[in-house]
Amino acid sequence: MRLLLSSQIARTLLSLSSRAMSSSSYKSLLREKAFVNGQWVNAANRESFPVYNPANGELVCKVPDMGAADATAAIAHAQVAFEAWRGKTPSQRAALLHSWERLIQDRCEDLAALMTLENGKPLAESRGEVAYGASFIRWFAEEGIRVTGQTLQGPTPDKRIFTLKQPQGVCGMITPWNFPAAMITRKAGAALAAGCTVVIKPAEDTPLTALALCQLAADALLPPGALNVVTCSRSRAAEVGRVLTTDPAVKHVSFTGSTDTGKLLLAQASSTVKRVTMELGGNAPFIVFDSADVDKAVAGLIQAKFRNTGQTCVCPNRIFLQRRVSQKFLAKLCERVAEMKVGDGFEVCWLLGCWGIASSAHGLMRKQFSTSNQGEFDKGSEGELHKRSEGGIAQAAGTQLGPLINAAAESKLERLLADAKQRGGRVLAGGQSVKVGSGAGHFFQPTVVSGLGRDSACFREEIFGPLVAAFEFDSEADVVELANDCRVGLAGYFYSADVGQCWRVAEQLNVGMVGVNESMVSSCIAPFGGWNESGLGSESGVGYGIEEYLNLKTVVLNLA
Ligand SMILES: NC(=O)c1ccc[n+]([C@@H]2O[C@H](COP(=O)([O-])OP(=O)(O)OC[C@H]3O[C@@H](n4cnc5c(N)ncnc54)[C@H](O)[C@@H]3O)[C@@H](O)[C@H]2O)c1
Ligand SMILES: O=CCCC(=O)O
Repeated sequence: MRLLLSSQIARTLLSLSSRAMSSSSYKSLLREKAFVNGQWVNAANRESFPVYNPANGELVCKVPDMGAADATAAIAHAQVAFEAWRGKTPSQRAALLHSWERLIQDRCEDLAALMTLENGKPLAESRGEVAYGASFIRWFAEEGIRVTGQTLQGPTPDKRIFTLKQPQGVCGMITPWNFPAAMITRKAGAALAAGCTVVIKPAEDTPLTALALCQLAADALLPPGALNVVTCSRSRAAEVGRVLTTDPAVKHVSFTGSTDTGKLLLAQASSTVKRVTMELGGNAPFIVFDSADVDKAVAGLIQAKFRNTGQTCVCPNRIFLQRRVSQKFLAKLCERVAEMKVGDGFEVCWLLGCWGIASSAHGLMRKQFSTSNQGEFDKGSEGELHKRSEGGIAQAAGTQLGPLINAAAESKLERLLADAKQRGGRVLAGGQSVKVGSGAGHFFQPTVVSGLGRDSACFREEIFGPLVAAFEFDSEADVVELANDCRVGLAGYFYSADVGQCWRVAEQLNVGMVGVNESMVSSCIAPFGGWNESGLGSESGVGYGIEEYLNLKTVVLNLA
């Protein structure tokens, strides 16, 4: 009887907490207009397009479906704003960026709810992304203050050479739906700190987080025109993208998204020889050597593979298991996978829900959240933000896997799975789509397939979903060759207890980022970028991220 009662109470609390989170907390930051020159504006054509909740297919709201004329106008405003913004001292810019970052952190709960609403990721992951996104603004505010040049003796005694670094101008940015906040702040934080102004076209699936960030930038008193967001539907993306990549006033195009789109934008940007930053698709190898700590490797795979329901560019894609450890690894992995909960991202466990309701009602949530790691890290330090941004899977006590972004993503998973089975792959866990609520969302079980070979589609393609594709190997040389048999090269991971092997393999993988006995390679501190068809340039890191938005100028001074 007592058990029945407490489970009923738990269910009521769960539904109350879910509803409380999903129905109201985001509304104060929901904006249904685009943001240009500090104003909330409609499209010149007065058209709009719908934004849906991927968990249930319900309409959230409509936002302006802008076209070429709107993009051109936004660039013109950003150009005017650039003259004033570049004239501020780095410290003045940093002060404004710090205010923006603080407001983002203060409104973490509202931003996270909005993000879960339009992207579907579990609330714990959305909170993590807000912290992660804020960390870039803070980081670049500080980077901007420390931009330095060189002083050199010239080739003759009467000459001195100096290098200056100056902001490039207006930057056009096109961003994806999978990290609706962080993919914007990693770019815009760097550009603004460098003295550039920006025009952003966010992904059509997730414009609301971008617009909420604009409201907070306005609240932080960033000057009008410094940060502009032009929203448009998928059918107008090419039109707006063409303006951002060809208008002569735009000096830099920064893109995060698929390799195919990146190639197209690169070609367009070449017409006016713009600077480019390209963060494109990946196909990360995740290697487990016989000497590895298997529990650690399984935990690492769970964290990296299922982040954002497997829809992350640095997600492990091809899992290479050395033959002796393979069965043990797969057995432990399947045990963990069987426990994972697929559902609406707003579903939190009743205890967390209770805490959420109580603490938000008393205005305590922010305090609780920001002091949770005290003693270990200072509030807002990179360490603390990183810890929070790692949240997600590990901290999610309710839903761990949200919906896929759309029907096309589900069809792709089904195609990859059918191909794997047809080539002799064995499905060890999952393998089905899941009906959640009304059934209008696209949910998929976490799935493990083993026994795959180089001929499988999972080897060649970026899976971008919760499907673990496992391959076996014999030797270090074999697996390095397999891992490098790929045209992209974003991230790679391996687990080994052999120090010599750690050095050798880290050096031999043809990727931009390597995790050695570690599955989280991203932070504002580490340079982020890919090799080969995974992209050009780096974001974040010491010097690298901000340098993308600075022009180098050489000054030769004759003393005679
Ligand atoms: N390397 C990274 O940092 C990184 C980060 C996140 C995602 N990604 C990659 O992004 C892909 C998933 O995102 P996606 O499916 O949304 O990618 P996508 O290339 O389809 O879309 C990304 C953005 O480009 C826009 N776009 C699409 N076609 C366009 C065109 N012709 N002109 C201008 N803009 C256009 C979209 O509207 C969206 O804003 C994956 O391949 C993933 O690996 C890479
Ligand atoms: O999806 C790509 C970005 C993820 C990250 O920054 O770690």
